[in-house]
Amino acid sequence: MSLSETGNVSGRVQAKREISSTVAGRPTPGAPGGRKLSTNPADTRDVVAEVALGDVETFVSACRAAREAQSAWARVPAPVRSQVIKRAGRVVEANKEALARLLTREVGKPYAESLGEVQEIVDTCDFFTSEGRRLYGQTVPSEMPDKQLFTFRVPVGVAAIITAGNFPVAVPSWYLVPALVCGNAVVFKPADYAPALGDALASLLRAGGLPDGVLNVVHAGGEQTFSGLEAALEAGLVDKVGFTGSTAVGREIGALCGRHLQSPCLELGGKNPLVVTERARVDLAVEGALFSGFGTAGQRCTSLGTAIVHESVHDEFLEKLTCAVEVAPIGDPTEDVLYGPMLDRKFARSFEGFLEDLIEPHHSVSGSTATGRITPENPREGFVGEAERGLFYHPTIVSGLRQEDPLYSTETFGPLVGVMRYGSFDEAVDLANGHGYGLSAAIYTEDPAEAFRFRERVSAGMVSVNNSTSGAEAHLPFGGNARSGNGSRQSGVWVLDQFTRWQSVNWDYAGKLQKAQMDVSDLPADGDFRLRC
Ligand SMILES: NC(=O)c1ccc[n+]([C@@H]2O[C@H](COP(=O)([O-])OP(=O)(O)OC[C@H]3O[C@@H](n4cnc5c(N)ncnc54)[C@H](O)[C@@H]3O)[C@@H](O)[C@H]2O)c1
Repeated sequence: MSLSETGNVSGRVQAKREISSTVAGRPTPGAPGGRKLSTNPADTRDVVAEVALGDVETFVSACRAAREAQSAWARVPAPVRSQVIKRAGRVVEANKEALARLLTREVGKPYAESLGEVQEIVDTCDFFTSEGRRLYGQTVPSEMPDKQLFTFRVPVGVAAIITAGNFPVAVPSWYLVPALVCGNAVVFKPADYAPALGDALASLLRAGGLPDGVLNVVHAGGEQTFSGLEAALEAGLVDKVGFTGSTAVGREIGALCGRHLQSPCLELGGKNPLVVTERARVDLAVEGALFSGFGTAGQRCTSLGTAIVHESVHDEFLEKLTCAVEVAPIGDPTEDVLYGPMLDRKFARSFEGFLEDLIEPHHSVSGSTATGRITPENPREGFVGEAERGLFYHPTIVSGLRQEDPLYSTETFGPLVGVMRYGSFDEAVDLANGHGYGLSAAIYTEDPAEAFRFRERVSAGMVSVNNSTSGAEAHLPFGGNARSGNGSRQSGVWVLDQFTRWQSVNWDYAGKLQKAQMDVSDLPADGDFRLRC
C-alpha cells in the first residue's frame, strides 16, 4: 500500500483529502457531526483535508464493531498477530517520506522532525513484533503439594484511544501497536486538527493485514467524543481508555472512567524544568534549553517550561540563550528551521491569551524584544518564508520569574521559556517540583553525585542528565505523575500492563480438595520453630 502523494514538499496548492470515520473496515456515510476543514498552519490557504465528523452514534457503533471483531483477533496466536504488526511497520517504513510530508503539511512540524516522528512508529512496530513472541506469563510455586500455579496475560478487550495532535502519528502508535499485539480491538479518535494524519496512520497499519473491525477510526469533536465514550462505557463496550491530551480534559476522562470502575491510561500536560548547576557546561545547557524550549514551537508535552539556573552562571546562561534564540531560524517547516508554525489556530489563540495575561506583567522579557505573532508589522529578522500566511510566533524568554507568578505553574504550549535564579541545591529541587506537573525534568551538571541526588528527589516521571527535557525512545517507559498523568506508562514492556490483564490459574492434581493457608501446625515438627518465626 502506498500513501497517496500529497505533492511537493515546498508546493503550496496540493490535493485535498476527503475523510470520514472508518467502522468495521468501511467509511461511514454522511457527516452527522458536521464538516470541518483541516488547514496547513504554515499557509492557512492550503486545505489539507475536509472531514465528515461523526457523532455519539458513530463512536458507539465503532465500539460495537470493535467488540464483534475482538474475540476472533484474540484467538489469533500472538506471534501471528505480531507478524501483522511487522508488516504494518514495513508499510509505514515504505511510506516514511510521504507520511512525513503530510505531517509537515498538516501540523507544521519541521520536515526533519517529521521524519523522526515517523521513524518512531517503525521502531515501535519493530519492538512489539518481538514482544508478540514473548507476552510472558509466570510459573509461581504453590504452598500446597501437587499443585501448579501460573499467570497469563489476557487482552483487555476493546480499547478507546483518544490522542492529541502535536505527535499525531507517533503517540497514537504507542497505544495502537501494543494494544493490537496484545489481542485487543481499537477505536482510535485522532486529534481534530490532525485528521488526515490519523486517517493515514490507521490505513498504513491496517495494510499490514488487520481484519476489519479490529482498528476503527472515529473523527469527532471533543464533546461528541466525550458523550460517545460515556454511552459506550455505559453499554459495556469499552474496557480500556487511553488518553493523551490536556490536563483539563484528562481530568474529565479520568472521572468518567472512575465512575465505570476503569483505570485509564492518562498522558497529560507538562511544565518541565531544566536545572543548570554551578558545575554545568553552560554551552551544553544552552543548546538543550534552545531545543527543548523552542523546538516544535514549544508544543511538546515535554517542552522546557522553566530553566532554573544557579546564581553563579545565571547571567551567562541567560545571555547565551538570548543570543541563540535571536539567530535561530524560524519559519517554513519544509526548510531547515528550529521551529515552524503553531499546530493549529486553537494553540495560536491560547498562546496569545497567555502572552496577554501571564507574560505582559513581566517586565524582564528577554530575547528579541518582540513577542506575539510574526507579521510584516511585527517582523523577525531572518524569518524563513512568508510570515503572514501562517501561524508563526516570536520566541520569548521571561527572566526574573518567581514561584508565585502564575506563569511558573502554567503550561503555555508555545515558544516561551521562563528563567529563574537559585542559590542552594534544595531550592533548585523545590523549584523543579513545585509547579504541580511531573512529566520530564533535566539537570545539567558535571558532578555525578549532584545528578544522582537530583534524580532521587525530583518528582518527574522522566529525568535527563546533560540532555534536554524532550525526547523519547520506543523501548523506554514514557509518562508522568501528578498533573501530567495518573502514573501509567507507555512504550517498552511497561505498556503491556495497560493492554493486558493478569489471569492467574491454579491447577491441582492431588486428587483431593486442598485449601490454601494451611495451619502452621502441619509444618514438620520443630519445637522452637513457631517462636523463632
Ligand atoms: N503526556 C503526553 O504524553 C502528551 C503528549 C502529547 C500532548 N500532550 C498534551 O496534550 C495537550 C495538547 O493537546 P490538545 O490541545 O489537542 O489536547 P486536548 O485535551 O484538547 O485534546 C486531546 C484529544 O481529546 C479530544 N477531546 C477534547 N475534548 C474532549 C472531551 N471533553 N472528551 C473527550 N475527548 C476530548 C480532542 O479532540 C483530542 O483528540 C498539551 O497539554 C500537551 O502537553 C501530552
